Amino acid sequence: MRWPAAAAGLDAQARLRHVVAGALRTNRPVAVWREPGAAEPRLLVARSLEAAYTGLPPALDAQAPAGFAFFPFRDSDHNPALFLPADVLYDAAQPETVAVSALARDLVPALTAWLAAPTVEELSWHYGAQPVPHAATEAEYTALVRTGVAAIEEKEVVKVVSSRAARRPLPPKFDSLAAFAGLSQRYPQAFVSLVSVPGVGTWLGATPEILAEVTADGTFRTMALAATQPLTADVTPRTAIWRQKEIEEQALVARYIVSCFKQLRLREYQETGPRTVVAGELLHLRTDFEVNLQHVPFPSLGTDMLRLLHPTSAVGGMPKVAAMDFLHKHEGYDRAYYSGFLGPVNVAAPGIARLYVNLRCLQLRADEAILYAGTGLTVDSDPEQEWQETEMKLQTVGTVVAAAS
Ligand SMILES: C=C(O[C@H]1C=CC=C(C(=O)O)[C@@H]1O)C(=O)O
Repeated sequence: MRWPAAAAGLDAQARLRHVVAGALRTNRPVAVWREPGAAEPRLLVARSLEAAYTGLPPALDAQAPAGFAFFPFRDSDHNPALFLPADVLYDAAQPETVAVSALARDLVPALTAWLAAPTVEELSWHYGAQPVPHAATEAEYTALVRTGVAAIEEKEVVKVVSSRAARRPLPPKFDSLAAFAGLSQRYPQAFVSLVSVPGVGTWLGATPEILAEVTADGTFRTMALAATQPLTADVTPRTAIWRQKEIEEQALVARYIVSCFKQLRLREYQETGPRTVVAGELLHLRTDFEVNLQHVPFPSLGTDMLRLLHPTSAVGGMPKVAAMDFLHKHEGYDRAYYSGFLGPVNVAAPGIARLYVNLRCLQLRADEAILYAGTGLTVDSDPEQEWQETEMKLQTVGTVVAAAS
């Protein structure tokens, strides 16, 4: 449908804000995202929380429903795995129209009235029903790292990715959509997202990590991203030097992806790297994997890989089950949607899916933000350095709440 004449004075951003305001006001789930390299964000509204599909990871094929996946690190009643149907879609690159799905036709009269109504300043974001997670002190986090290193020494796990939450007060008059725009501008190569779901909460992030992508030309992509150092004036991707620990840490993630291909008996994949890449103010090591879906007899490769990959050893560890058990026992807080995955499926067009690992993110509460970061541990990990690394990672989204700290 076209925007009514009454909205003629509103630019693309103001229109996006107005649709978000309407969705929040009527207690509907919304997702706003900006894809790497794209100039403009898109917005999806689901007609209701009850209409969201829950449970199994989404199918990455052209016939599957269009929507936005929002999956936790670990499924639970508190943190449902959600697939928000694409009932109302708005693309700021095409600000003249709003698309409404056949299943949401009933919404058209109220939506038409809302689009013509005056804009409102206040947005009533959805807040999580769960208590604020425990924020580890430096002493607690370094103790967790020591426990992780001991578990590696005792061969309980080969690698484990420990993490923590940190609380930051929100600056006065904090505006989540302005923060989203700020992250989009600061990190043009990140997948920037703002997701708000009744009872579940509001999450903002700028992640560098693709979990599973299927493109219009029939290519499947994933990546092994791990190892971290700061990007400085002296250290750039060309000159970065990596220690043995970091090379091994990243190689384990790459090996894990290869083992997933092997489980599916797929041999025709292209592997590029590892190379040093920039993610905001950080450098990582990355290996890219690509499969030409037209050349392999695996029509459901994207779906199968997604189910095998999550959670990857870049956020859980290896072996997967032992690492997840370790985290459940020792991490001491609920990661919720941090290190889960999120992204659009069949929204830009049928057959196009882009799912990202939910890293460099924060959860918004009424007057504070909960930030999350983790670090891959190996036998050589130094607890103090791992704490410092989480501090650096917290900075990525920490910049949007920095005014109050
Ligand atoms: C777990 C996180 O990052 C992962 C991705 C890249 C590098 C990582 C690392 O160096 O430990 C982590 O595996 C996080 O940002 O919270």
